[in-house]
Amino acid sequence: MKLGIITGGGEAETVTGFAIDHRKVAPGTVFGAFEGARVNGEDFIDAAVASGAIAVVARPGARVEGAAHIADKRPRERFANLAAQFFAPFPATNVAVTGTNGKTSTVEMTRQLWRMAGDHAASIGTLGVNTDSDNARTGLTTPDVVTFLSNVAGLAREGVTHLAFEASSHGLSQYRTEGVPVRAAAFTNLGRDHLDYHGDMAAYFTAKLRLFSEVLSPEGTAVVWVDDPQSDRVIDLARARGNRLVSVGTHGDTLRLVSRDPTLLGQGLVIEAEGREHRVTLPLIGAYQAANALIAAGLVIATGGDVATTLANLARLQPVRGRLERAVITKQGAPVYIDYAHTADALEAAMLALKPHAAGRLIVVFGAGGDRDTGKREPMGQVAAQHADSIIVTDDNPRGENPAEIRRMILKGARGASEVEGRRDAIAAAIAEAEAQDIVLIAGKGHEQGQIVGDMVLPFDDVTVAREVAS
Ligand SMILES: CC(=O)N[C@H]1[C@@H](OP(=O)(O)OP(=O)(O)OC[C@H]2O[C@@H](n3ccc(=O)[nH]c3=O)[C@H](O)[C@@H]2O)O[C@H](CO)[C@@H](O)[C@@H]1O[C@H](C)C(=O)N[C@@H](C)C(=O)N[C@H](CCC(=O)O)C(=O)O
Ligand SMILES: Nc1ncnc2c1ncn2[C@@H]1O[C@H](COP(=O)(O)OP(=O)(O)OP(=O)(O)O)[C@@H](O)[C@H]1O
Ligand SMILES: N[C@H](CCC[C@H](N)C(=O)O)C(=O)O
Ligand SMILES: [Mg+2]
Repeated sequence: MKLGIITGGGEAETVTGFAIDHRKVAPGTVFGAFEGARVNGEDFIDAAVASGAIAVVARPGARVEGAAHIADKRPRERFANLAAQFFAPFPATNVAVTGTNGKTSTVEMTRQLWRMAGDHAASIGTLGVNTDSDNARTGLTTPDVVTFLSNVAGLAREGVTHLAFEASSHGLSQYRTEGVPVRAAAFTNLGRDHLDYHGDMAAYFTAKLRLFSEVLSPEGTAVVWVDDPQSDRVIDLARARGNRLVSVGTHGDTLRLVSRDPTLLGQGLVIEAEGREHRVTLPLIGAYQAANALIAAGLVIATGGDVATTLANLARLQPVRGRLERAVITKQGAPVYIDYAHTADALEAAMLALKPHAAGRLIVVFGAGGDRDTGKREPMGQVAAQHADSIIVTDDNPRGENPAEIRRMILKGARGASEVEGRRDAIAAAIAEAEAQDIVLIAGKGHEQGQIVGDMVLPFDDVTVAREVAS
């Protein structure tokens, strides 16, 4: 790729790469200098040029000396589109999922359904970059734009033709995925999260809606879970733009969930599609997992999958790591589940999934992440108090905050809860308390392999800890 093509100028220099962190600039790099939440990337322009940057994508007002200034009012978007030209080609079929809860589950299920249909598929999200044979963690749900585009291109080189990725609200507002054409985009639901970053619910929702107003290809399809109170906004947007609509849910037109009957290890679903009823046994429990599975089916159908085959394949879905994952059965006979619920809505969904399976009590252990939306803590406490029979409030990832203060904010909502400092001790207390007919839910960290305390990441895995303390 020649710089002349990028700047429209005469003298063409060869571009060797793209970077948004000045420490990753090498000779020939195009540097993206963006105003961030923590620091201003424009402060590193001189350092980037000193390291060999040949062009800087930045606001028109930014000062660039010694390199071409590619000025744009939306520098992140411009940078992503240029970088996409450099990294392309990408897989032919890309779909994106947004929503407060269910993104990871949905992209993972979409990947599985494509694979069952014989396609070479991958997913990118909270669980990292996943293919049939490989997993690589990126540390973020939607990786930074350079990591994302280079990974997507790498997948294409490996022969991946179908990619499902998570579009987090941070990712959308920072243009982390721009430049990869999106054939179908899904909306799962909207609940409270990340208001530390977005400020209020309106701004948070607007960030998510950008997936439908700008990122989804004009000829692409919107896949919408219609049972969410906010889904009409997404549908209106899709209609206004002329996108095709795949509506899914108990009032869905494309995939209508007619009934859902919990069984011991899963649930029987009746789904109406193309004018006939399809019966499937989904090997996963909980209404929320049925919702995600149907949205995934919607994405596969939206990108050319056969309806009957796709729905039949739901019966072969494998569980998603850390989402209602059964870690162990205690000596007393109580199953212990790990779930990634870290919002009030998710905690409610996880408890409602388990309740029909508990002849005895539902015991819940959870905390909340530090340096994240503080306003979700009390509602998480309230929803636990509403549905659980016994609550232990403990620590999640405290990060830079005082864990006792985080617990106090949750406990304000969780009347009658007990408090146990230290996640291992809390899990041990819950397991010790559980009797034969009870169920234990350990929520908030799911698949995570570490606990972030201050600047340190201490090894911690809820599944392993539950097994250790139960033995
Ligand atoms: C709040 C947030 O989204 N932060 C991310 C974001 O920061 P930002 O653009 O605001 O960056 P900043 O740190 O203020 O720096 C501004 C710019 O200067 C650059 N810089 C900075 C320092 C330096 O020495 N040199 C330099 O060039 C940075 O690369 C950046 O481009 O860009 C950084 C570089 O890509 C990310 O590492 C960083 O993620 C932090 C670590 C993070 O914790 N993010 C979380 C909140 C996040 O993104 N979560 C979402 C949602 C999770 C979910 O619900 O699923 C996710 O998608 O993972
Ligand atoms: N469709 C849904 N409706 C309500 N709650 C859900 C739904 N899907 C998942 N959840 C809850 O949210 C948790 C996280 O699910 P998942 O990881 O799929 O979501 P996510 O949107 O990727 O989350 P993150 O924002 O961390 O990336 C689950 O463990 C479950 O408790
Ligand atoms: N992607 C989410 C994950 C939260 C997981 C929870 N364990 C926490 O640390 O808050 C976030 O970064 O807010
Ligand atoms: Mg996720």
